[in-house]
Amino acid sequence: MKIAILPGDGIGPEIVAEAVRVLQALGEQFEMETAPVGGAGYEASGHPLPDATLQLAKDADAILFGAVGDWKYDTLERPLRPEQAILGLRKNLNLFANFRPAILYPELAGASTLKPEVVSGLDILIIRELTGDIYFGHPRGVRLAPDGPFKGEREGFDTMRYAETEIRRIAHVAFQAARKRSKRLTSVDKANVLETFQFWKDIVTEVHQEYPDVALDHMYVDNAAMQLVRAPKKFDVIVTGNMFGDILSDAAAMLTGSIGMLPSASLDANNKGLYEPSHGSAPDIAGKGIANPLATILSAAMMLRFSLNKPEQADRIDAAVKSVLARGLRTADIYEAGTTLVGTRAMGDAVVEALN
Ligand SMILES: NC(=O)c1ccc[n+]([C@@H]2O[C@H](COP(=O)([O-])OP(=O)(O)OC[C@H]3O[C@@H](n4cnc5c(N)ncnc54)[C@H](O)[C@@H]3O)[C@@H](O)[C@H]2O)c1
Ligand SMILES: CC(C)[C@H](C(=O)O)[C@@H](O)C(=O)O
Ligand SMILES: [Mg+2]
Repeated sequence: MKIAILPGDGIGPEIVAEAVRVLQALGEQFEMETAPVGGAGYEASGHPLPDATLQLAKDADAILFGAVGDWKYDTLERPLRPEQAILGLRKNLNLFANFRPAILYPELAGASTLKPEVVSGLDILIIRELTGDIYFGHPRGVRLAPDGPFKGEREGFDTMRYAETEIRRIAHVAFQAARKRSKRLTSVDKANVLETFQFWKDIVTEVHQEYPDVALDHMYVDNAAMQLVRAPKKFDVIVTGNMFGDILSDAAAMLTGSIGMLPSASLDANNKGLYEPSHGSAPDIAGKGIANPLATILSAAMMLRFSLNKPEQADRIDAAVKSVLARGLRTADIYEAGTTLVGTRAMGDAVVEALN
């Protein structure tokens, strides 16, 4: 089985190194090949997603991705910016279904900025559509306004759009995921204002007819953001579009104690996937050896479960993460008085040691 390893920028190489060590410690014969991506891809070959990196990702059974981006690339023209690498991988590989599970490990109840009673026992799943919406819509750009009160002035614009097929397929993924859990699905939209999301709501409602055993409700995204911090445990599975899912999943990350705890899987229709932490390259802490590698390690566990058909190995990693947290080991982002502060490498070592 071949795994493409794409560490990327900032803390990417530090956290991916720990996930790779955990995978290597499982005793399986994985073939792993590493390639540059993001700013590292740009430095190596002038493009954030070099052809060879894309080819490796296509040929592999699964992809483990770190993070891309650095402020120093923010002045490059958009097609050359590091973020285009992850967007390009998602689009090229048709990874339309993004799973972001927000689970609070009991040991981290005090690490969340929310009261323990609000978050304890939290186990929700955000399913984010990943290859459509305003992220990929055309036309887009900066132009002279053709009409309206600001006619002739420069204006920036993007296009929000969803095709029926795109909504239907993510709705099916979400209903099927809800069916395996508590059979409750919340579709998050902005149907009160946006045509795209009235259409989204209508199609999700139609698809619901095929899943009468799942209870569906609809919620506006502003309310959903509020409910996520007011009473997050009322949710079970959330399905939403690309941009709302980006924002809501970062908010949900803090329910788990830290964005360094939120893994993700981005899947195509055949469960081929790219696995990455939900956070970014964290340039503010890069190179210091203090980043939390657990979201990446937990993403590797999702890879074993969803793409490599090794659920028992995924369980071993999940159990090892639980046990290091139970031992009181914490990186800086989840540190509390009375626990033991460790760096990225020591956290990775502890997970490797705890595998059994
Ligand atoms: N999928 C991706 O590759 C991805 C995702 C998000 C952002 N980005 C990029 O990352 C760069 C930085 O973006 P940002 O600062 O808005 O978001 P970020 O997620 O990189 O960082 C936000 C905050 O969370 C902290 N943080 C993130 N991950 C952490 C970890 N594992 N352990 C401890 N602390 C952690 C950072 O130190 C920072 O204070 C930008 O270039 C952005 O475009 C990339
Ligand atoms: C880096 C960026 C393109 C990306 C996104 O917006 O999807 C990130 O924020 C994420 O959540 O994976
Ligand atoms: Mg994001």
